Amino acid sequence: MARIGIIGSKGRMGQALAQAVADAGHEIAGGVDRGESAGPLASEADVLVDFSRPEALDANLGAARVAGIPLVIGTTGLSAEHHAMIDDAARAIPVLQTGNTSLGVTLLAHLVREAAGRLGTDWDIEIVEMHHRMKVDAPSGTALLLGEAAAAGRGIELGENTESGRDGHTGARAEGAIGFAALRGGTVAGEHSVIFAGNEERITLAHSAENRMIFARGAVKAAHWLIGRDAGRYTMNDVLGLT
Ligand SMILES: NC(=O)C1=CN([C@@H]2O[C@H](COP(=O)(O)OP(=O)(O)OC[C@H]3O[C@@H](n4cnc5c(N)ncnc54)[C@H](OP(=O)(O)O)[C@@H]3O)[C@@H](O)[C@H]2O)C=CC1
Ligand SMILES: O=C(O)C1=N[C@H](C(=O)O)C[C@H](O)C1
Repeated sequence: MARIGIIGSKGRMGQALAQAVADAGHEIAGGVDRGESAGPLASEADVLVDFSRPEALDANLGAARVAGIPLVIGTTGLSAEHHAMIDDAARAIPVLQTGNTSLGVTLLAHLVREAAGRLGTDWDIEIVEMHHRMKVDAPSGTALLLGEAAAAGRGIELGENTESGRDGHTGARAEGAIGFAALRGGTVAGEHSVIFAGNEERITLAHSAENRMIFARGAVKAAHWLIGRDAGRYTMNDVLGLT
């Protein structure tokens, strides 16, 4: 039994997470939201799970470091500076950051990497995602995770090979680019397709989240797994034994 502290506890994921914590027989150490410090919560918890906003990340990492407990970061929309903060904190505590805590997406990323590695650059890669109308960041963290997997398969840097938000007279697609398109509407929990578009044929690898409990259950699994680990930066691959 683990005491799990929830950052972003009143949000959509915070509420799903509370359900998953109870379902798994763990204890909710408490929750914090906008305007509240995670410091006192960290001293009551064995592990913190963050589904909130990127601007809270620095303080959340600090709270986990002071208490000497692990942190699971599910919040998306992170910048390069946020990733540098995570790398720094991971020298002192165990930190797991992922754009998607589900088993299905973690496995999908492996399939994408494999396909991208085997198909030449005459197979264009496009990543299409759709989410509910309230989502504030684009492309989704999952789309970026899948883009990183495709880039790794091809042995290229995603940042140098991205085409995103096309509008107007964009010119032809750059060879080897990885494209992103984001749709928003309704109550969609999360739809991701990775399309490999070749000459006169296409392969589509896709994942559909039917509700948020798949993310919540994965986050609880990750939180429990992280307790007692050495300091370092971990992924869902480590939790699920997929490395
Ligand atoms: N990795 C994964 O598998 C998944 C990741 N996510 C990501 O999780 C995040 C949250 O998603 P969702 O639950 O839908 O969003 P919500 O907006 O429903 O919830 C976010 C919660 O965080 C709170 N919050 C805002 N700022 C802070 C702060 N500085 N400190 C603490 N809490 C704060 C919000 O409070 P207030 O409303 O007052 O602002 C709200 O209660 C997003 O980045 C989303 O992309 C979502 C699903 C799965
Ligand atoms: O905001 C969401 O809802 C989701 N966010 C994550 C993302 O950005 O990929 C994971 C999931 O798709 C739902």
